[in-house]
Amino acid sequence: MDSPSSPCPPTTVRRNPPRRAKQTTYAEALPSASLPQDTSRPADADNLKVFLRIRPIEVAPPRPGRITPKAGTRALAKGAPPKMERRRTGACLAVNGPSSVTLSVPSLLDRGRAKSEVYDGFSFVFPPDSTQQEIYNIAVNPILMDFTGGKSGLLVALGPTGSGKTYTMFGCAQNPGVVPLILKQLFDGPSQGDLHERRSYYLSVFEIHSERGKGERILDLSHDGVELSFQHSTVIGLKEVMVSNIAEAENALALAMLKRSTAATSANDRSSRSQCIINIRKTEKSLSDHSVSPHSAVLTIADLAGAERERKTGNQGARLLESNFINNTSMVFGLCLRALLEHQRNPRKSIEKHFKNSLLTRYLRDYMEGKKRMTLILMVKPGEDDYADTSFLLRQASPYMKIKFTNLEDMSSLPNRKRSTSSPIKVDHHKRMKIDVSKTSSDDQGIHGSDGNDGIKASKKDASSKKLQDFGIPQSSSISSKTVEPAMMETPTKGALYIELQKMTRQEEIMRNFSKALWNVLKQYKEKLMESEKNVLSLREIRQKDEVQLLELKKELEELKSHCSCHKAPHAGESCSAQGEPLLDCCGTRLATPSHQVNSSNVDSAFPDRGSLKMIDQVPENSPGVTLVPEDYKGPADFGAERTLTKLNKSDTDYGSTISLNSLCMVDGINVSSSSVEKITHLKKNDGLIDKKPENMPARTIVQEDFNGLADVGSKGTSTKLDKSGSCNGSSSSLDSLRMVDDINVSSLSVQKVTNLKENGTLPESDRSGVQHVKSNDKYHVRKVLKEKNGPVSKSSNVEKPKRKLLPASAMLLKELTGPDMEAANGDARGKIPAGGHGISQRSTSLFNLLRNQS
Ligand SMILES: Nc1ncnc2c1ncn2[C@@H]1O[C@H](COP(=O)(O)OP(=O)(O)OP(=O)(O)O)[C@@H](O)[C@H]1O
Repeated sequence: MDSPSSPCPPTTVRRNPPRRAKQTTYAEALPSASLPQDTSRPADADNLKVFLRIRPIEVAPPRPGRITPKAGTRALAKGAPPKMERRRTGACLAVNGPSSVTLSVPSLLDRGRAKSEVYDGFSFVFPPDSTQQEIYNIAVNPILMDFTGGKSGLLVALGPTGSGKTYTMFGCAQNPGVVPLILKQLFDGPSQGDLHERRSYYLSVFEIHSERGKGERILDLSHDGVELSFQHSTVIGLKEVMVSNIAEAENALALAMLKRSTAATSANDRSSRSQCIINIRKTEKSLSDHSVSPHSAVLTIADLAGAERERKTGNQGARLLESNFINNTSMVFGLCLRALLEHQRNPRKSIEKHFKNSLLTRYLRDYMEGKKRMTLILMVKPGEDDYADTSFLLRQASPYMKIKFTNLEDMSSLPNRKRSTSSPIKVDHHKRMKIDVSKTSSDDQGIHGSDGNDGIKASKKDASSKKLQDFGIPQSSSISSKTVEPAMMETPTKGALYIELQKMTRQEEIMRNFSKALWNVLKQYKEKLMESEKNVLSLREIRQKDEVQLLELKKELEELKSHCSCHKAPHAGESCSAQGEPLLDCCGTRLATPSHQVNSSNVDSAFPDRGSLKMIDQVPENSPGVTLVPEDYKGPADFGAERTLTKLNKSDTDYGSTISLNSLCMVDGINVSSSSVEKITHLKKNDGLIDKKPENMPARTIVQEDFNGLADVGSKGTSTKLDKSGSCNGSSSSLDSLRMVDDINVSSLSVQKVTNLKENGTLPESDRSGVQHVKSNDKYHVRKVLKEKNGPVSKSSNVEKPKRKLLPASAMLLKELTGPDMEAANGDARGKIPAGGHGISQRSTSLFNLLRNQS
């Protein structure tokens, strides 16, 4: 007998058999909204609250047997659990009870073996037909009560995209969400304190998002909010809007929602692209006793962007990059919660490393560490198409409800870095000060952040914020970083410290500006110094050049001085030095050279029969006269104004003694130079000097008898030719070999030349060289004479260039003596001396006689 076959129950795979959900009726589970809040919590009251809300399935043609949300609601009212037939509804998720659901694998994926997973342990499971009010009553109201009691709390909506997070949090006009209901409760709800108490709250809304895969950014969603910065779990510069009634609060909230980043995707036509965080901070002021009750407890509501599957959403480009950011944030958030659980199981496991991976977890760090109460509302879609998302979320979140808040901070006693919950302090309203943090920065802002600039970058205020935090002064996102009322100060000591801090900051600013100014001044000084150094260097160079020039000039001067005869020859008429060095007149003109010496050979030729001669020519006083000195004489012989050095043979006697004519080498510097007039007395054989130098005759010239030309190198130059038989002017004409030639006759000026010329008019080589070396002012005339005799003189000759001529006194005297007659005579006597001694003036004659007498 076959028993009737009973239908085979579907295979259920329980992944968490020990946590099998307890079957409870929704009537038992649903708390009455009218019931007073039960402050006494059950044993697991300190565990993390995890609620699950199942969104209604997409609008679709109703299938047979599908339980509409309305029917479900009725079933709830009757106390029976809703029956969700997966096959008929196309849902993969069934509610087992107030805290349990069953997730079934869609038949399309696994027709053969229908598997199911039971997830229980939720604080409450809201079926698809749950209302917003029910959500508020069951999930939100407890945390709101904590908030009004001075404890901060966090409410987070988690779930895949399109699961109804935003809907749950904000709702719509017909079905306002959790936040509007909270605000309504805060302003319109029954007061827990004084009837005269006026309520005011600060509302701030911001979002964390990422554009095109770039870094996370924080944007203030208030009226004129801008991008914010983040530091030390604190959003810097977040503006709080004080709302005193429900209308203001709703307006501010609506404005924020309008600014929030949303975009249409294939999963949601109004998909949130950012993590939205709303902070409500309570500040109650009692008007009765002018005391301020600073409640810095903050209720934080986070509407996270839902995780997205690329294959499902089909996002591309910017949307895809946003998806990455959203998924990453959701993943980090879940990791932190699991890490917290692990940490609670094994305290050695660190939870630190997970927070830093996203701004959201960094901002919610206190909650992530279990220091503050937190409530999670998981949103899921029950459709078969959403199986993967739902399964993933349930698996991830199933352990969350085991998290315990064992180390909760007593918010009323502990100073909080971000939210101050200190005991009330009395503050005089009339003395209430606005402590403007912006004084430490650059911008100003109104007390409630409603006016002024709020674009303050954290970089400008990091230091101040850090200092404030160090002092325990709140700088959290819930407190405007621009203005803080003293009422917010936890203790008067902190207020004083804050004022002190302000002073220090101001002084620091002043010192910084001063140092900047000083730096600029020093910079300018340095530039000027550099310039001055350059000038000094250039001046030094100029000075060195000047010194070099000065040295050159000195050298030149010394050279000139050394060439100046004034120093060498005290007497203007001195003609030759002992060493044969040329003597110069005061203008540097060489007066005589050894070349002017009469060669002994010439003398020999002139005096073939001379024998020994007597020095008959005593140098008279004041006479330029003839000087006879021994041949080996080497030192200068100063014989007065116009002394002459003459070389004598060794055998010759000293000056004034009889000397041999052979060795006589008579050179009168004065004669051969330009200055003096020298006369050479006519000597006869063995008779010595036969012609005595007349008185006042400055000089004499020895010429050969056959002298037929004169190298007169006077200034005007006169060449005179003496005939063999020609007589010398004023002298005996019967001389055989020598004649006395008076310079005065043959030269127009004082310079007289002794030149040995041969009869044929050519100059012997020796003599010619002597002529060439004649240092004369009248080189021109020497050349001319030579030219007449021998043709043109080559330029390469050793004739020195003429130097400046300064006539010595003797020459001047002679000039004076000769006078214009002589000049005229010289001018005419270019060629030969006319016979009969033309041009000899009476004065010269008398002078000649005078010299002769002296001799
Ligand atoms: N409980 C509900 N009752 C009726 N409609 C709902 C419910 N939950 C969600 N919806 C609708 O579903 C759509 C998507 O909802 P919502 O935008 O809130 O999803 P979400 O989770 O915020 O998505 P995302 O993460 O992409 O922002 C909306 O049109 C919303 O009206």
